[in-house]
Amino acid sequence: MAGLFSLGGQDIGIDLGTASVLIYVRGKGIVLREPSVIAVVQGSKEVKAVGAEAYRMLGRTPGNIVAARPLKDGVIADYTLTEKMLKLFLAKVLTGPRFSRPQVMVGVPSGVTEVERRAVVQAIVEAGAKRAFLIDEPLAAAIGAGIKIAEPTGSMVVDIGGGSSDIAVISLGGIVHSTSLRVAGNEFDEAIIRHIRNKYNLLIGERTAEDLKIKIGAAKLMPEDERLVAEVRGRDLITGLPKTIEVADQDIVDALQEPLDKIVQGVKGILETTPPELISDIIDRGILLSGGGSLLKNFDLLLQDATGVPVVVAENAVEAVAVGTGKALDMLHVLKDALVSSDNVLRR
Ligand SMILES: Nc1ncnc2c1ncn2[C@@H]1O[C@H](COP(=O)(O)OP(=O)(O)OP(=O)(O)O)[C@@H](O)[C@H]1O
Repeated sequence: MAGLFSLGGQDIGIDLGTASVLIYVRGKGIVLREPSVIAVVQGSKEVKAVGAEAYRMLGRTPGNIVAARPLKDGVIADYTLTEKMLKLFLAKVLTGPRFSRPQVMVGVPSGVTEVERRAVVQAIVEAGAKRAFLIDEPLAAAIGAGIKIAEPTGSMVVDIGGGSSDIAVISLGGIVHSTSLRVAGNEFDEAIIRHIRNKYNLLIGERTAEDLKIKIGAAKLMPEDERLVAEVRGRDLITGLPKTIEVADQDIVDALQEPLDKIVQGVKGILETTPPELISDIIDRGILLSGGGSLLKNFDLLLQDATGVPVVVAENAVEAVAVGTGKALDMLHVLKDALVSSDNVLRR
């Protein structure tokens, strides 16, 4: 905790994600981007590594050390480990003498419960913040992508992270209508593992599946797309021995059909129940995609075809939530009804 409260009380925004944590400091931009992984000694919970170093240990630790993701589906699965991880990340960005504690704005999926929200606020305050605020991820993504959220004009944001996909219609500084699906990048990886197992009798790991998704994956294939293949290594489920096979982009498209359809149905469901005036604005402005999962090739085209509404991927898709959390600290007056604050949550 030493050196935690510095930078002249500089306020910070955090995208506390299932896959990664991004920290934004006003005037400096994104200062930290690390996988949300922590490695601890079993039993004592003594921290061995955090972030990128702990990520390299996933699936490779000796018996007495566990490398774990303390967040699952965008919410806290292990409170103690989340708090330890946050403290270490905050200590990395806030160095120097201890004199003024920061205000911290954290982006959370719009579907998290009261109890989960309280747990995040508590963890941030325990980690050294003077005040903690929570903002729904799609609202933060919209601010981070440069949408003027305070106007009486409707915007639709679909934020696809690792653990959750948040779909929201925003107007006048708040969320008019939203849903949060626990189907996103991680579920895409699991669908790839299942598909390769069923089709090729080959068991592959999560990191291999993620690699395939990023290198040769797509939501659909267009005639102009170059056809891609990749070599993958895994365990042959029949012989039990290591095996290398070649997988094609079409395999990944097939594998992703089911989880992608769930997201498309989620977007359609929100559009079907959005008031007509706002629908008209959304058609004018297009649906904004953000989050690492939205970088899946041709996902924008798939969603556009399915809804008939133009779709744009935010230029800063991966950073939009983190940037938005930082900027939201300058917009407390506009956002007051949309935020959860530690002043309220911890008093109860
Ligand atoms: N080029 C890419 N193509 C497809 N998927 C990608 C690409 N780059 C990153 N991803 C996926 O994006 C996901 C992580 O996105 P992001 O960092 O926005 O999530 P997060 O904020 O940590 O998660 P959440 O908001 O659900 O808590 C991972 O599943 C990762 O595999």
